[in-house]
Amino acid sequence: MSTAFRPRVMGIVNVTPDSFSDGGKFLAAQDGVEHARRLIAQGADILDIGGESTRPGAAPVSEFDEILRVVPLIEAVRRASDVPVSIDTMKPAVARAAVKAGATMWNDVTALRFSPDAPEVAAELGCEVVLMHMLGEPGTMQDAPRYDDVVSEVEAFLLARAFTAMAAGVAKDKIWLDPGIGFGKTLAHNLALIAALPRFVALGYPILLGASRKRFIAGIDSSAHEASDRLGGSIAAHLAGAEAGVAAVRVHDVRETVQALDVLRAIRGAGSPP
Ligand SMILES: Nc1nc2ncc(COP(=O)(O)OP(=O)(O)O)nc2c(=O)[nH]1
Repeated sequence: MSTAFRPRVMGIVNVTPDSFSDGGKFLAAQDGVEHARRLIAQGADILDIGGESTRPGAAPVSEFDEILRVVPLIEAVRRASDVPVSIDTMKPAVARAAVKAGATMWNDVTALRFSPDAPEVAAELGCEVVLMHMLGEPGTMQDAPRYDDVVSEVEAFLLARAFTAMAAGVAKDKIWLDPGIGFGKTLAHNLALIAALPRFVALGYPILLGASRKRFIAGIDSSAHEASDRLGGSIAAHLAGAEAGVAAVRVHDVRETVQALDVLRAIRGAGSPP
C-alpha cells in the first residue's frame, strides 16, 4: 500500500463544562481519561487537552482551576499511553504546568498574545507551539469580522507571530501555524482560508487545521443546527486540508476522520506505480 502523505489526527479532549460541541461530557478526570483512551484506540496521533472553552461567551477560568482540570488528565494519559499531548491554553502558567505533567505541545489560540511573557515562556519550555489566528478576543470576534484580504492578513499575522516567537528564543522547527477557522471569520472568510491552505503550507511551517463541527458548516447545510450534525462537513474540510498538505487536523470525531484520511491516502497512492 502506498505510503502517500497523511496528516496526523489530533483528537480533542475538552475538560470544560461549556465547550461548544462537547462541553461537560468529560469534566471529571476519569471521564476525560476514558475519552482519551477511546480517541487513542480510534487512531488519534496527538491528544489536544483543553480546560477552558474558547467559544464566544464562554465563562473565563482561573489559572488555578484550569490547571486543576488539565494536569490530572495529562498525568493519567501519560501513564496510560505514549501518544503525545498538546495543551490547549492561552495562559503561560497553565502551559508550564501541562508541560511539567508531560505535554509536548502548547496550542495557543492567541498565538502567544494573552500575556507579554508568553513568547519567553514558550522558549523556556522548549515545546512545540501552535500559533493560531484569532481576530480580536473570543467574546467579540464574531460580532462583525471584516478583512480587506483575509488570506493575506491571516498569513501576515501568523508570520509576524512566528517571528516574535523566534525572537524570544523559540526554535523555528517547534513552530506550527493555524488559520483559526471560526475565530473571527464569516463563512466566506473560512472557505477562503481553507481554499488557500496550499499557500499556508508553502510558508514552510507545519499547518494545523481545526474545522471540526464548526459553525461555518451550518452556513452551507442549514439543517446542521447542532455541532453533532456537522460530521460530513468536518470531514470534507479536513480532506481538503490533507490534499493541501496540512501536517495535522484537530477533530472531535477521530475514528471517522482517520478512515476518511486513510481512504484518501489509498486513492492517491493507487495512482502511483505499484
Ligand atoms: N489550534 C487550534 N485550537 C483550537 N482550540 C479550540 C477550538 C474550538 O473548538 P473546541 O475545542 O471544540 O471548542 P471550545 O473552544 O468551545 O472548547 N478550535 C481550535 C482550532 O481551530 N485550532
